[in-house]
Parts: sequence; C-alpha cells; structure tokens
Amino acid sequence: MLGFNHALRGLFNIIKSERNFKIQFSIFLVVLCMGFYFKIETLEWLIIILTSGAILSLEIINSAIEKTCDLISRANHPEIKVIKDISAGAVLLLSIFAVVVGLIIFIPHWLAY
Ligand SMILES: Nc1ncnc2c1ncn2[C@@H]1O[C@H](COP(=O)(O)OP(=O)(O)OP(=O)(O)O)[C@@H](O)[C@H]1O
Repeated sequence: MLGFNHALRGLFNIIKSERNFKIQFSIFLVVLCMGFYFKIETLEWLIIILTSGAILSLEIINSAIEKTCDLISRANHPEIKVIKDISAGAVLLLSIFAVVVGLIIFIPHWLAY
C-alpha cells in the first residue's frame, strides 16, 4: 500500500513538473473526446487506451532517465547526450506508431461521418 502511495506521488510530481507529459496527456484527452464523438468500437477503445498508456508511461520513464542523468552530472557530457537522445528517441518512435494507429482508427470514422 505504501508503494502505491510512492507511485501516486511520482505521478503527481510528473504531472506538475513535466511539460512534455502535460502535452502528451492533453493529446490523450483530445483523442478520448474524438473517441466519444465518433462512437468508436470496443476493440478500437482498447487499442487507443493501450497505446496512450504506453506513450504516457514511456514519457515518465524518459523523465526518470533524464533526472538520473542530471543527478550524475549537469555538466555538458557527450555520454549523457547520447543517453538522453536515445531515451527521447524511444518516445518519438512510439509516438510515430501511435499517430499511425490513430489515423487507421479515426480516418474511416471521419470519412463515414
Ligand atoms: N548534460 C548534458 N550533456 C550533453 N547534452 C545534454 C545534457 N543535458 C541535455 N542534453 C541535450 O539536450 C537534450 C534535452 O535534454 P533535457 O534534459 O533538457 O530534456 P528535455 O528538455 O526535457 O528534453 P525533451 O524535450 O527531449 O524531453 C538532450 O536530448 C541532449 O541532447
């Protein structure tokens, strides 16, 4: 139960302090509204929720890696640059796949509208 409290505190911490997480979360809310608007099907909801959860979680992991790097050294360091870039690259890759998933789901609904 204590672990759950720590995890919740971490989540609030991220929501308060991380700009990128706020942007990703806002996009998620827009996608939720689109889902209700177009009355998407159960399987489509599952895919949207899973994909969004994966992106938001990966964004949190990315923030944790960035904070770990900053703890190790705030000085300009080529290895830290590589680590942060790789971590950001993982978020970018999943975001690209998520956009494709979103287009595949929403374009047919939009065309049928
Ligand atoms: N200590 C460092 N040494 C070298 N390069 C760094 C260092 N800190 C940050 N960078 C570079 O700046 C980029 C942005 O890092 P920063 O820690 O500012 O994260 P951020 O602004 O939250 O980035 P993002 O928008 O990708 O989440 C990194 O991807 C890296 O290329």
